[in-house]
Amino acid sequence: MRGYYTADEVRAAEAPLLASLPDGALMRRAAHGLATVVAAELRARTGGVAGRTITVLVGSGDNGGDALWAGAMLRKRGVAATAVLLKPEKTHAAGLAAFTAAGGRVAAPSDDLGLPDLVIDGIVGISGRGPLRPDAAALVDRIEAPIVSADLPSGVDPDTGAVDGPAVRAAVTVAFGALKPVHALGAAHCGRVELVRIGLSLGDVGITALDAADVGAAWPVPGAEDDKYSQGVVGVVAGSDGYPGAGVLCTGAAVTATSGLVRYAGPCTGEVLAHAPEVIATAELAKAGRVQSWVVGPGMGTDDAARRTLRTVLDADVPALVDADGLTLLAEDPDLVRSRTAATLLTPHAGEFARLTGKDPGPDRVASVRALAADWNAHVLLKGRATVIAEPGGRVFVNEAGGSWSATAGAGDVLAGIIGALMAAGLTPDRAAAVGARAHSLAANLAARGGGADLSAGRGTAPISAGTLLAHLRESIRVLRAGVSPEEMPATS
Ligand SMILES: NC(=O)C1=CN([C@@H]2O[C@H](COP(=O)(O)OP(=O)(O)OC[C@H]3O[C@@H](n4cnc5c(N)ncnc54)[C@H](O)[C@@H]3O)[C@@H](O)[C@H]2O)[C@@H](O)CC1
Ligand SMILES: [K+]
Repeated sequence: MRGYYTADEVRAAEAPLLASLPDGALMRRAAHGLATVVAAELRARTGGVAGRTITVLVGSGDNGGDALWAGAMLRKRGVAATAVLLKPEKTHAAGLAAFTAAGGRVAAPSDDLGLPDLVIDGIVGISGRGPLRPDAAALVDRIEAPIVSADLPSGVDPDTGAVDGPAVRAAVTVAFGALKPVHALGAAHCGRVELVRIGLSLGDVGITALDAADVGAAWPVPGAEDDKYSQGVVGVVAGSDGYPGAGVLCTGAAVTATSGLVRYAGPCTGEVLAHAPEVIATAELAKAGRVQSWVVGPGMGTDDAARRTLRTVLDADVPALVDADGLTLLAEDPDLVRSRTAATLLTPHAGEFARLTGKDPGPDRVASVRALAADWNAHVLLKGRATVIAEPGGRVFVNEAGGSWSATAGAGDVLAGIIGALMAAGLTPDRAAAVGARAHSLAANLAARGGGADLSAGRGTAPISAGTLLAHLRESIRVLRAGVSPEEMPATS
């Protein structure tokens, strides 16, 4: 499990170390980690370190200090380094002294910067707020070389990952001491993220991500004493005459995600059974039989019959996942959820979130999801490249997909089926959502690569459909159960 610590939490963890260590020691630890990553990156990209050139972008805070110290360390390895000072009068004095003493050159933003092999972004770190200011934005705009960001890509909000104007797009980000929310929520600007430990003792954390090993260990598989009922039965209410595919994809995902039994209630029994003959299907909800969780909503429509069906499903005292059309109906009647005693999981995308709450998730997606979960007393999964999941008490999981391949029609129906099956198996809705989201995003990445558990292989990628995502779900579960680290998975888009 990985924690993501806010700027305030990091500052609190740094305080005792700053008090007990010699002046500048913590910064030099961070800088050493940064220099090590930059050297490895230079070697990987150019075949060596000595004789290569870097430009260091230096802002007015300690982030600039980190970058200057790293520049000084790289000078000692024979790297030609130029520091561009955005605020010369406020530059970190000790860092600048070390940099120039090591033979680093100092330049102004208006100077010709040539064509360095790499650029270090030390413009702002955890105290940065808002987009890059115009002088920094103009400088970054001129850069063509790959950028390694110190701590986080400047211009991206550390705590929310929000980008509200010019910001650095890094190839690599070297996080100091702890991952911050930006590293998951602003992943597209971070590139590959490397964590350098500097000895912080970190406390409880509000935002976590599950690693492959956590997901693999949580995945329900049949035990020695199990039968098809004891593993949890999931019921799916999805699809309509106009949208039979939602029923097919949702039940198909539930069938694939766990062993045991899937029931289907709705008008698409023929289509569902043609794709998954192991499903017990009925056109009448009243005849569906007992389940341990319900999935309701994908492609079901929003007419009066759908409204009655939703009400009947939510009347049942078992955990329920509400998605898609079900959410549109709920927007008019939140009490259907608030009055439940069993747990409810809502799985909106941004547009559905706005329907439920009257406003977009906005830049602080974690706060918005927490607020909806608390207000409706429900678990909430907000879809996106970084999927954010909250339970009513405020605990948050985030799943950074490592790409955007699952932005395809029907992928949400598959996600709902996976998570519903995990809920039937007894996982709490937020944990089922986090576990399911990880398997879903990995299946999408595998599908884009055409399969193959060797995720590091330099294979090409191709667009996928929800059907191919579903076809790779079993392989994804296998990879996760083998404990393969998702960090080994290269970004796929
Ligand atoms: N405190 C410590 O001992 C350590 C701090 N470390 C580094 O220090 C960083 C935090 O340093 P600071 O708190 O000094 O602040 P930062 O370096 O994050 O930046 C703050 C400065 O940037 C300016 N600024 C804010 N937003 C801006 C924007 N959008 N565009 C341009 N300038 C902007 C502010 O006016 C302020 O002067 C961490 O991210 C990390 O890189 C590391 O060296 C580890 C140890
Ligand atoms: K930075």
